[in-house]
Amino acid sequence: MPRFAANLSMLFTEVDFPERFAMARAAGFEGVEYLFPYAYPKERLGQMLSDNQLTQVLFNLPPGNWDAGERGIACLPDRVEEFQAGVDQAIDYAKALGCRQLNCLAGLKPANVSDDIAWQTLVSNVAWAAGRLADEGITLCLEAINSRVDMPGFVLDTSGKVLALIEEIDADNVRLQYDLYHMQIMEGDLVRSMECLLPWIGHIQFADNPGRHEPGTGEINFSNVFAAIDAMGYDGWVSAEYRPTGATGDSLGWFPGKA
Ligand SMILES: O=C(O)[C@@H](O)C(=O)CO
Ligand SMILES: [Mg+2]
Repeated sequence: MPRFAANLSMLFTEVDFPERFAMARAAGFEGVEYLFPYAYPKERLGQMLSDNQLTQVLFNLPPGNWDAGERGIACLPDRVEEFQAGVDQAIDYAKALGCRQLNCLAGLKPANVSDDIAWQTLVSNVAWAAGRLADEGITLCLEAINSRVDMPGFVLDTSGKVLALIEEIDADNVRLQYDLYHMQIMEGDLVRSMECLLPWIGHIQFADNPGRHEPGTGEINFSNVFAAIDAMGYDGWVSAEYRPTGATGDSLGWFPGKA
């Protein structure tokens, strides 16, 4: 089976964030991810990881003002300085937490910015970040996020757009974050797509669709998909990023490491 990780921004939310690490470990996970670490001192997060023998699999670059609806600033021409400062902050946390992959949220395109300017800003920011991360041996992932249900206006909403960006930047440490939930909404044909995209995939996440809940609540055949991920030779992490319909513990029927 794939190497499964737990997304602590969505799983185990029945307890406060610091307590989710122990819950994940008790359930059998060896890796965790979450949206953002920045509200906590890196030393405290490092302690929670080591106390529970957990690997920090991934987190996101600072996204701008998340609570105000921003979903990344990498495509915003008037926020380049802030983007670069965010990359440096993320590197600081990643080094402290031993995290080898960061996700860059491309952002929502403002109405007063042209497609071309947003794209050129994104290319230039990602190229700059890739250079900084390469110096630290860190991979930069770019996630394709659905623009139909969750993030209308998100600049990178298909795997094709992420691939075009990766090709334009041409750096070994820039990879696609393939989230099965978003890709089911936007593209479908999940197994065949992952087989084709495999050389560029750096990280995988999943939830069922519709609803973004645990496997078995929607239309994706997860036992087939997980078997195919193994068969195609993907050896990275596969993170559970879904909202459990009930208690998290009751949603883990898909997880072979369940205690
Ligand atoms: O799929 C998602 O929503 C996340 O992976 C993310 O990082 C941004 O919300
Ligand atoms: Mg995701």
